Amino acid sequence: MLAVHFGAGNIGRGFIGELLYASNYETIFVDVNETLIDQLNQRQSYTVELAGSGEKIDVHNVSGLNSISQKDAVVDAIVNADIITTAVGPHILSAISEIIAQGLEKRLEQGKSPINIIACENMIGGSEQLKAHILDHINYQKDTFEKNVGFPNAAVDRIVPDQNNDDPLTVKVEPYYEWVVETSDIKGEKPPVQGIKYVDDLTPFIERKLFTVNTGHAGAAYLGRYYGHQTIKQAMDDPTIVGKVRAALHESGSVLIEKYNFSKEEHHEYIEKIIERFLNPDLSDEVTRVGRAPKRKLGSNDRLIRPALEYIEWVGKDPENLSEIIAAALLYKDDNDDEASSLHQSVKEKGAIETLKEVAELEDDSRLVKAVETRLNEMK
Ligand SMILES: NC(=O)c1ccc[n+]([C@@H]2O[C@H](COP(=O)([O-])OP(=O)(O)OC[C@H]3O[C@@H](n4cnc5c(N)ncnc54)[C@H](O)[C@@H]3O)[C@@H](O)[C@H]2O)c1
Ligand SMILES: O=P(O)(O)OC[C@@H](O)[C@@H](O)[C@H](O)[C@H](O)CO
Repeated sequence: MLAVHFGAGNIGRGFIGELLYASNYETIFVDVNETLIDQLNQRQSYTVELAGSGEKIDVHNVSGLNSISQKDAVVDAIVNADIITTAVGPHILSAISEIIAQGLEKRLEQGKSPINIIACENMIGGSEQLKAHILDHINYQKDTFEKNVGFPNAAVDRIVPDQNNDDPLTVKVEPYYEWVVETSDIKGEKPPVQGIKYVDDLTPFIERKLFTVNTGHAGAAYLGRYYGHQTIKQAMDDPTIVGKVRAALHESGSVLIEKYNFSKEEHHEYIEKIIERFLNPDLSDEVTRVGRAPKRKLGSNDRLIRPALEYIEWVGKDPENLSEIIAAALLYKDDNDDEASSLHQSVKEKGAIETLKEVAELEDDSRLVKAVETRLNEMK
């Protein structure tokens, strides 16, 4: 079986690639990073190392293609693929959509069997969004496309920090992982990937993951930066920060428990397990990786604003801790991150509150805007 995976980065090699190999797929990684592509082609294997135990898993049957300079080969790979996956980042989905559309059209013309495309990105409705971008480039009969190409949404969870190894392909990951895929939009057979948990409705799973793991992570990163820490572990070792992150997760958690009828006890255990994962002494994860792209993270449907708004709606109180994390996100600086630089520039020119309203699409009279303003006044 052949898998075409877009994005040979941390989660691509450290999670998706490992499970595809374990499930007997040959994987072609499509990327733009020439070093990674050359190394994959020369060695056709790489190593995943589990933090803590040091266990090494060798992943074989891999190769690389460049999505810009090897377009024809990427199209052919898509024609012959049994599954397509992505882990490129939400902002890159539109950039890879045209080439995927070309490959899919060629498949449809040749009458190939149905295929599923799974976007493994930290966002709600990632595969659906990729589908919308791809449809912009599809000229072939839309009904044939609909019948033969599935875009099941997914939630993926494994902490894979930026790597600092001598070997550019080796990737050190936490042992924990979860990959949940929604069955409703699958075309043909469910892809036989070991480790995927198939569910009828992804909503509770993606919201639980994004509004706990990623909300807490963002809290550790933005408060961590505000209090002068370098890594997530250092931030979470700071009693002030861990207390605020836990309290924020109880805010987002109270909505999740209510909305999805989760057991309170189990959800509180889930929160504690996640805090433990952030404190993993065997992983070094920079606050700049976890805090990357702060404008995306301040989006209306993302890990901070959405749970804060829902807390106001469901609980009827100000989300004090989520508001403080949002305030810290507005004060976040990283000159090496384009979104962070543009956010900082906007805060300098228009002020933090105007910037928040614009980035998070909030109205002047929003209760959340007022709550964040109160926290900002305390923090400056
Ligand atoms: N790292 C994690 O802990 C983790 C966990 C769960 C989900 N995710 C999600 O996975 C996605 C990728 O994150 P990551 O941490 O692996 O990032 P990353 O930067 O390590 O990997 C992204 C890869 O995409 C490649 N890329 C960029 N533009 C491309 C293009 N036009 N065509 C093909 N490849 C291109 C980059 O060169 C890079 O190798 C994100 O959506 C992230 O939220 C990450
Ligand atoms: O990938 P992002 O930028 O959406 O978020 C940064 C981290 O929170 C994220 O990559 C986590 O490590 C991951 O979601 C854990 O499963």
